[in-house]
Amino acid sequence: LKGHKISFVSTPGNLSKLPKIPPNLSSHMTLISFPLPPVPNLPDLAESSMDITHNQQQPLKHALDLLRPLLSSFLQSSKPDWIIYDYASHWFPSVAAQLGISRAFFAVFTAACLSFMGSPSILIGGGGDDARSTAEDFTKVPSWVPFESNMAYRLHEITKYIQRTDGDDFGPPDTVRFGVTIQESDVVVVRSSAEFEPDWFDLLGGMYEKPVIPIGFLPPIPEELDEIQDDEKWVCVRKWLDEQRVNSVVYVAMGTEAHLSKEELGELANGLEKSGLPFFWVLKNSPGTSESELEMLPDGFEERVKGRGFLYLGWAPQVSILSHESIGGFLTHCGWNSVIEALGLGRVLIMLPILNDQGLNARLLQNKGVGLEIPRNESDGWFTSEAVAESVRVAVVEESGKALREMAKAMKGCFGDPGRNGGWVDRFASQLEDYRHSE
Ligand SMILES: O=c1ccn([C@@H]2O[C@H](COP(=O)(O)OP(=O)(O)O[C@H]3O[C@H](CO)[C@@H](O)[C@H](O)[C@H]3O)[C@@H](O)[C@H]2O)c(=O)[nH]1
Repeated sequence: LKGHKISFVSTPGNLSKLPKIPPNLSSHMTLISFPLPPVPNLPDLAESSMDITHNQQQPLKHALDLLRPLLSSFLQSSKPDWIIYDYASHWFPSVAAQLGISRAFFAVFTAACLSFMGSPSILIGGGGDDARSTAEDFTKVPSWVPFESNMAYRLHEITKYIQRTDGDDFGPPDTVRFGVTIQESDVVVVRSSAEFEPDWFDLLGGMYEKPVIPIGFLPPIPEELDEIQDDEKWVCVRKWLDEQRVNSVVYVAMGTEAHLSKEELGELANGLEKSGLPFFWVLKNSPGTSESELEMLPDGFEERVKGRGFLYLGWAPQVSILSHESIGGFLTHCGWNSVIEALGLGRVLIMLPILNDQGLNARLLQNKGVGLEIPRNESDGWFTSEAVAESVRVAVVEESGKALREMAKAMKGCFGDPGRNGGWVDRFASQLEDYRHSE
């Protein structure tokens, strides 16, 4: 608590999912709700990327664009010193600039991923010889990376991403939203630390030609976990976890946006079965399909793994599960929140990146030696159940994975330490003072 007054602006459904504001902060923080206007191709009540399919993402951003007049009047009347925003509302910084308000883009991606994406001019559409248009272009390490690196997508990770979808005519593509947001901001704040990615932070500062501020990893707050201690679902999950051996369970979860096909779910299921290890698998209801992931699993699977595999459909208490001593490794899509939560607890990673930044995160983390990627076909992303079983066993139990486990454990200090991460937040707060526009 540094005495700042904060207005947190979002939509009603998203605000309702936030944890309770602790009493000592409640007088400093106000939640401001703006419902999204209806737009074609966006289901009613859809407010976040997890409520919709991959090809409804652009209509969601279009609905956000339509909030511009309301949010502009809100800024005008509240006149904050700083406004902090994500990339989707790329028009926000220029509105704020006209009102003399200082502007920070808060990037929930690694410095390595942002560096790979490129400078604002490349993102907006210039870039000359460096311009990228085909999927293959994204499988090469960019020419502006001056050091030895393998930071590039695999073909299957990028193909879906650059496909045009029906909603694309509603507004600019994400690359333009990113480029404009970065260009029009006074500073860029990155949820990572300069100790973890020193080279990438150096590169990014030069590329953006403006201050790039690491805010640390913002690890989960232990007091928030206490809120669920009596929750009925958690009591049942904890009972099962308590019965397992220490460091033996593979936690399997793919975040909120990544969806596997029925065939991929089947292969993953067979791989977990073949690994012989206990596992806890979080499955989702997929927007746009009538079948849940649980219903898509191979016939008889649930029966065959009964007792050894816990299949959980719905929103799981991920951080509490990862914190349990029975967890031996995390089979993850490499969403940055999941990675931070896992490494903050020293859990080794078994990586199956699907979309967005996930492939780049997997490259970075494999290079750091904190986990291993499940081998896949480069072009269509296919993986076999044998590859799943082998990767899981190496990461969690085999002697050959010992160094990975030790390296992941060592990351606790960097990702999870409250003092160290609090230091990054303190530096961020004082930099906001330094870079604030003078009246
Ligand atoms: O049943 C669930 C499912 C998710 N979570 C939490 O939800 C978050 C999921 O975040 P993440 O692991 O980053 O996955 P996505 O939601 O898929 O993340 C999107 O956003 C990330 C950046 O914020 C990107 O790195 C990803 O690629 C992008 O898909 C984590 O905090 C999880 O603990 C739960 O608690 N329970």
